[in-house]
Amino acid sequence: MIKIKNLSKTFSSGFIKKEYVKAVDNATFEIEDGKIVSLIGESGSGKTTIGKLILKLVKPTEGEILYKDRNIYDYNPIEYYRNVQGVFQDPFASFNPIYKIDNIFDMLFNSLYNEIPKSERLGRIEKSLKDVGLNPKHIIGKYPHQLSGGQLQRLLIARALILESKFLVADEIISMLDASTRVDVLNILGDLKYKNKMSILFITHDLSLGYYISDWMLIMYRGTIVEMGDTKEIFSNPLHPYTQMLFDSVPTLDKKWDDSETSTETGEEPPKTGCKFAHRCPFATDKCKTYNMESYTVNKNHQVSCIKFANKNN
Ligand SMILES: Nc1ncnc2c1ncn2[C@@H]1O[C@H](COP(=O)(O)OP(=O)(O)OP(=O)(O)O)[C@@H](O)[C@H]1O
Repeated sequence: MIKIKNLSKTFSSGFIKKEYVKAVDNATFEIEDGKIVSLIGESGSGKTTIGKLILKLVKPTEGEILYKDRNIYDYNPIEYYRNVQGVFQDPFASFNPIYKIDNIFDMLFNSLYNEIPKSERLGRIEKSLKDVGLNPKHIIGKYPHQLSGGQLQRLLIARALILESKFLVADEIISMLDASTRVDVLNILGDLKYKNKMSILFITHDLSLGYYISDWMLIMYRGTIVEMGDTKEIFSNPLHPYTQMLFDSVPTLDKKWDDSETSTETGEEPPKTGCKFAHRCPFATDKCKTYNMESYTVNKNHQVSCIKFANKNN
């Protein structure tokens, strides 16, 4: 459904002394129909930028994104946004507070499905609200500030259902919700996959959420996808030293912090050439200084960008 090919995005800032950040660096991956793919990495690794690139909120510096085998910039905006929608971390910031929910949905129809007559709109809104576990009577006629974060997040998902979207970018959508509401919203995503055959890019920094919901995983470090594969395969056999570090750093219920615990983030800039993770990697060797982070196939369900795996199956 979505194909990302050699995608890069460099941001520049500053007037006199320009600074450049390569937020996404040569990413290549696919999201198949009806699959949930989680994109996992620490803060600043480029996850949101990938989501924004897919949603055409920022333009690629290099590479391309195909939706149904057509470059996303070849679609007109109405056609594209009927099919591809996004839900973001802060549901309060996603709604205009001066409009009631029904006005907000009406404006959505006006901009993306104007041909649907007013008489049919309410029925479509009510069905979508029920599909995300909301009672239309408790929602219609309310302002966004009269609803909880969990209700607003469900409303944003309902938006995609109203449009009958086929692809959803879900960017940290449950990080502001309490634990039980989180599971409810995750289960709604699972339902969308099964009942509506929706494909979802689920962006998170939390490995356990990625495991719970996704079929496939992308692990991102400083703009590069360092490992990807079937979720169960990655969990049973994480290969990249960064992925292994992520697994080791998940706090568990039976573990308490003690003073032997230290942060693995050194704050140092990564090396200018070679592997970006080398300065944090316990296995780094001289060869890592010249490695260009190409991806190696471990098996059909697993790829890794680490020189340790060069020539193993290639
Ligand atoms: N508009 C922008 N202008 C300049 N730099 C930007 C811009 N947007 C993002 N960046 C930089 O790009 C890098 C990746 O940012 P991004 O928001 O994609 O990371 P992230 O993995 O989603 O982080 P988080 O989990 O904290 O949201 C960061 O270094 C960020 O500072």
